[in-house]
Amino acid sequence: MSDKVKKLNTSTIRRMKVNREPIAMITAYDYPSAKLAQEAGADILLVGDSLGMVVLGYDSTIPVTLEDMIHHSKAVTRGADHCFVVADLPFATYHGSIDRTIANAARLMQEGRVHALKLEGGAEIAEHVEACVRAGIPVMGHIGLTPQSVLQLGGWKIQGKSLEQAEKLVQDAKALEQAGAFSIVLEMVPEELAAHITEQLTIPTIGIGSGRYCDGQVLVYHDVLNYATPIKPRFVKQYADIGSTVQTAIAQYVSEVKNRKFPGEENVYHNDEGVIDQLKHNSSAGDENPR
Ligand SMILES: Nc1nc(=O)c2c([nH]1)NC[C@@H]1CN(c3ccc(C(=O)N[C@@H](CCC(=O)O)C(=O)O)cc3)CN21
Ligand SMILES: CC(C)C(=O)C(=O)O
Ligand SMILES: [Mg+2]
Repeated sequence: MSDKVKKLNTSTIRRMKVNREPIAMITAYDYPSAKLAQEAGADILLVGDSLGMVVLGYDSTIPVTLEDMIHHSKAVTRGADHCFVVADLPFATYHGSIDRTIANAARLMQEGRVHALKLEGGAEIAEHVEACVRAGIPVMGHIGLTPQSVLQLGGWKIQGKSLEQAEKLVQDAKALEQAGAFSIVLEMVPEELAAHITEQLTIPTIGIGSGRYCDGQVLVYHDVLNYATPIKPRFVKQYADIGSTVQTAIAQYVSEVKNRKFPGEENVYHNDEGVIDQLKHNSSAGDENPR
């Protein structure tokens, strides 16, 4: 199925905005999630640092390391050979020298084998975005609610409600476009402001909790499936209830083990007739002739 679909690149992703074709992005964190999301027709897979929360059990994305991102990116790119894969550069890995940013970015690209990186922040990180782009690394921007700054933002709150904040977000979006980003995630931005930013840019916006008028949408895999996710923001739509499916199935397995219903005849392997009789005979013969 997927060999008919041409693999996207930064040019074809930009063209989707021009053609008004919505971009469907979803996170993936491992081989099965990547494989299923690719086969389901997702345009872009994001190895999000949200993996810290939905896979590793941290209470924010801040503890996630570059090694964590590399480890999961490797699994995703093995599972999805055909999707365009973007990975988050994690907390504080692109805020020192330009050299350090490029060294960290290069590791995630080369070891994780992803096709682009996502960096949180606006004008203040534009020179780091520009340096990555100069090095041949496609960059996706991310503004609005930037979870790596949750301790400064004072919580996971909507961003850009006031005129002052809205003006700053427009300037940040333009700075990222100017720096060479090929698209920008808008997270938790009011729908009206997200629509305005989308109109102001030539690169596509991909929204999460930012309303209907972005050029694309992104959601967290575990949120879409209701798969043991610790939080349920209002912007999430659950398209399945995998968590309860998984729990019910495992409870049935446990119960069948306890009741000796599993394994059944269909799950077991047998010796050929006579083998075990011979084995018993031989071992009892051994007992009669101790050394
Ligand atoms: N499972 C999961 N889904 C996500 O979308 C997600 C993560 N984890 N981890 C990283 C960030 C953090 N995000 C979050 C986390 C919480 C809210 C939240 O609690 N929102 C509330 C209050 C909004 C408000 O009133 O300001 C909501 O109901 O939307 C939003 C985004 C989005 N990202
Ligand atoms: C929610 C998306 C945009 C993200 O950054 C993540 O999953 O880490
Ligand atoms: Mg992220």
